[in-house]
Amino acid sequence: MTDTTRAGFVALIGEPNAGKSTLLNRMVGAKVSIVTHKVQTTRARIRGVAMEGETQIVFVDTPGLFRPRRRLDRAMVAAAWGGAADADVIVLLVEAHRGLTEGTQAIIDAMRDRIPQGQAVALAINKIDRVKAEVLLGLAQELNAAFPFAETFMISAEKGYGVDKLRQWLAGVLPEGPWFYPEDQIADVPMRAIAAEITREKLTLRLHEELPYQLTVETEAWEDRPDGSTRIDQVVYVARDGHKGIVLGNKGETIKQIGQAARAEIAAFLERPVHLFLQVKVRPNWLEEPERYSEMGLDFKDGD
Ligand SMILES: Nc1nc2c(ncn2[C@@H]2O[C@H](COP(=O)(O)OP(=O)(O)OP(=O)(O)O)[C@@H](O)[C@H]2O)c(=O)[nH]1
Repeated sequence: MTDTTRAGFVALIGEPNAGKSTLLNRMVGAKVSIVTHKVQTTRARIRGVAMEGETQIVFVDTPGLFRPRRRLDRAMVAAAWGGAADADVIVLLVEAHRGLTEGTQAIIDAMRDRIPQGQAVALAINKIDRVKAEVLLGLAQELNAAFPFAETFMISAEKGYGVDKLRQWLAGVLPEGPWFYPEDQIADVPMRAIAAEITREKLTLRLHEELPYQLTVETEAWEDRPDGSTRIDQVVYVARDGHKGIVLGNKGETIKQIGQAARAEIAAFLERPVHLFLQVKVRPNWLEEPERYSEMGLDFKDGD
């Protein structure tokens, strides 16, 4: 590698519904990295990793700040602040059509109290597709008067406007240093595969040594429904008929528990309600189809 590498943590903050998940998915690409649920950090949960040139941008979650149950009040913001203050850069998302709301003001107040000197905070005015251009200028001025943002971006996370510019800017302000993840670990893996991995993990946890190792999980169908929930259909493939009974358990009790545990984790990961449907099927030859498991991001080694 000839160029200097850079790497750092970015926290996306903002009121519920500001568009954080949409922006994250845009910046990371259509695919979210598998490290998201495998790597635990002491700072915060990793939501995704984006590469921009030689820079590795690691997006972190600040749970309380991201998903407050009700109104975003000062106390809640304060409690959640740890993760964000630890990030190298913070991006505050504000909805263009809502402007400087009480919730956003609460976040700004908390930032004034808690942000270490010198930590960069960028402002991203999102959903610009919903307002007229004249409104944006006034809003940008109002928000910049309320807090000394390092930079202001006008974006539409949904349509993709301005998102590349923001990502490039982030890459430029992150500190020089080695990457946190080796390149092969952040190979993009689709959401479907992550969901399949989660179910496979639950099978492993539940079945321990009983687990037939010739077992795989595939996500067959994925439907994001208009009501905000997601329906996911998965198939657990086993190599032999006898294994099917082990996975199903008495009266289907085992697969039911596995499904419940997997559903909860997938829902937490996607941050939306999930309906998970599991089927168990026998497919004797799947071990001889290496392209299947490489496609799923599974890494089979001796002893697995
Ligand atoms: N019109 C428009 N809608 C957007 C844009 N970005 C996001 N949205 C919509 O805004 C809603 C909320 O987006 P999310 O990405 O779920 O917001 P969030 O901040 O992650 O929400 P929480 O998880 O509740 O904190 C979704 O319906 C998005 O489709 C945008 O640029 N324009």
